[in-house]
Amino acid sequence: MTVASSGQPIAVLFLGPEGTYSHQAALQQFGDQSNTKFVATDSIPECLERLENDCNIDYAVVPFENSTNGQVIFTYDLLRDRMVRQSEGVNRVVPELEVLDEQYVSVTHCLVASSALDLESLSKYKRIKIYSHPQVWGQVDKYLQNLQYRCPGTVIERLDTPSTSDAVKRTVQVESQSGEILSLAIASNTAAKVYNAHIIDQAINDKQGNTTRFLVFRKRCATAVQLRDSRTKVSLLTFTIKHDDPRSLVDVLATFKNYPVNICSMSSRPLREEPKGKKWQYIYFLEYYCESNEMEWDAFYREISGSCSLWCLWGTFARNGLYYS
Ligand SMILES: O=C(O)C(=O)C[C@]1(C(=O)O)C=C[C@@H](O)C=C1
Repeated sequence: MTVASSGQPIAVLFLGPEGTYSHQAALQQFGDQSNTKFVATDSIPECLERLENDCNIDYAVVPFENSTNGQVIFTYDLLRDRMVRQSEGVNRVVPELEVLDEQYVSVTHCLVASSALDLESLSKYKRIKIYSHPQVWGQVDKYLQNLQYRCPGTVIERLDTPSTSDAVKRTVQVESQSGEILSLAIASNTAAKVYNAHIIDQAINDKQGNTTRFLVFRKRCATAVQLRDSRTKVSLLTFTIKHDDPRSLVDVLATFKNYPVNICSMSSRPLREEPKGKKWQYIYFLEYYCESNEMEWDAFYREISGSCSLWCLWGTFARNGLYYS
């Protein structure tokens, strides 16, 4: 049994309700451990806020990126906001939360209805409301275009919900379906089962092998993270540059060239330090790994400190074997 430092069983937050892909990620990460309490939240921000503020919570599992649709911007922006908020007067921000692991969940979306329906009958409706999490639209765009093509006289609307499972919940609870308007959801078959809903089409994602990557957070503490067995240890670093120095971004990246470190991903989000900040300034997200035993980490981070305006190391964690599948 895994117990928290308080001696209590561990409590793990995920974007609920039950049946979301985040729930699957949390089960994949902690499910084989008895006495783990899985706690559903209403939103991704709530996962990190409660982890920071509720001493009864030990971990939070949040989506980070999808192989078809890219960044889960909600999570990226939560990291950005935390780095900026905790930065007062320092160059290196040590965040209150840290990443200790990653998980990969195979995401196979289904078209779900509250009752058994024939796909061919959809064209008879005047309006079809499709509910899902905003991150899903970019994973099923071609499918929905094709559906519209097959239902030329139907207005097909996309409606955002806090999660895919919540979309199914709304669809089954929605005002009684009139003859002209139909409500559907896009979610996993697990979510459909949870709400006794009907799958009317499956594997509707545009790309087979569609996968979402999740990060596992805990409160930063003195105890070292226990890394799963893996040769590759990945670090996640966020930074801002000295915006008025035209060489600044290159200077940061040059540090990586001087050490045996491989950058495996780089992306950015608007810095959005309104109202005092300028437009068109960015926070960068870098992931990198080092397989050398000769790495001089102190010197490396000293150089990073010198070239970045602000930076934050969110954690170093073992590459999950599912990354390669
Ligand atoms: O809505 C869910 O089921 C979630 O767990 C969220 C989420 C995401 O934000 O990326 C997770 C995986 C899928 O890519 C779609 C939605």
